[in-house]
Amino acid sequence: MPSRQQLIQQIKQKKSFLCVGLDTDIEKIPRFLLDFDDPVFEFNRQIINATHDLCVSYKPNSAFYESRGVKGLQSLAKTWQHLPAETLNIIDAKRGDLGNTTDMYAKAFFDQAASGVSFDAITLSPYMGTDSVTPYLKYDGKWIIVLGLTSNPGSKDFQYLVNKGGYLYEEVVKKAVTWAGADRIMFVVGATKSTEFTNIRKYAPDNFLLVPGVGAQGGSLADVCQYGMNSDCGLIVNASRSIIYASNERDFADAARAEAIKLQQEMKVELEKAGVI
Ligand SMILES: O=C(O)c1cc(=O)[nH]c(=O)n1[C@@H]1O[C@H](COP(=O)(O)O)[C@@H](O)[C@H]1O
Repeated sequence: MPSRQQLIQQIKQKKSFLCVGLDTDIEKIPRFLLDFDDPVFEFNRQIINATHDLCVSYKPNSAFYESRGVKGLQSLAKTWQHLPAETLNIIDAKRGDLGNTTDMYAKAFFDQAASGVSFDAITLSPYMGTDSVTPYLKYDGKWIIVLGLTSNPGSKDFQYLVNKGGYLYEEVVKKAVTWAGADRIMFVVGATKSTEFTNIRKYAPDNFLLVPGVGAQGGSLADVCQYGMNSDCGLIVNASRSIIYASNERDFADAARAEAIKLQQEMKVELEKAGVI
């Protein structure tokens, strides 16, 4: 489980701040994998083996596993076991519920003895407030990643409501930074919102931002870096479909690696430009 310093160290060493999203859909993976006992795990295993030197994080999206019931949870547990120790291994669960229920979600994703998995970080919806978030912080060293400003069109419905002269998403970030230090809390900010990064940085100058939305959703890496990067990098940029489904044939892992290299090369240039490396 990387600490903030270890994460920064890894970014400098790999010259990358890439997170590979494991949004593994059994309908989309190459057909030949269906001959394996656990096709989803086999797909993830090959993707991880092909990309781990190019990325600093992996993010399985829980929905893709939960949707397959017990089998899906088994694939998720096996995938977790195969993830490298040095990468920040995020479960994208977008949970948010009140205290005692949150204790159960925390066990489900952070407590290996209870559930068989122990991710390093979890994505959370802040809508239910402080007591829906803080129980996760009882787990030493684990990270929480709070939805700040999301990448989807529906983000306009609530996140841009004006409240006390600022947007609701700004209030979320202002409040959430009081829950923990920049060594325990990150924010999700969609790559499709690049100019808003300046705003977020006013309230969260040091926090890492998890940025989905490059690749399939059309966000620009250069814009994200221009407005969101800080002196430690401060960004983890996720790409899921554009990497993992780069090919639907037997060469899928090589094709994923080629896409990851393209992003890593762009990231290296941005890190050099900002003086991080
Ligand atoms: O929390 C997230 O990761 C997330 C937040 C957000 O605002 N937008 C967003 O796309 N995501 C997730 O990031 C991933 C993006 O996948 P691709 O669009 O295929 O790269 C999916 O797992 C989404 O659920």
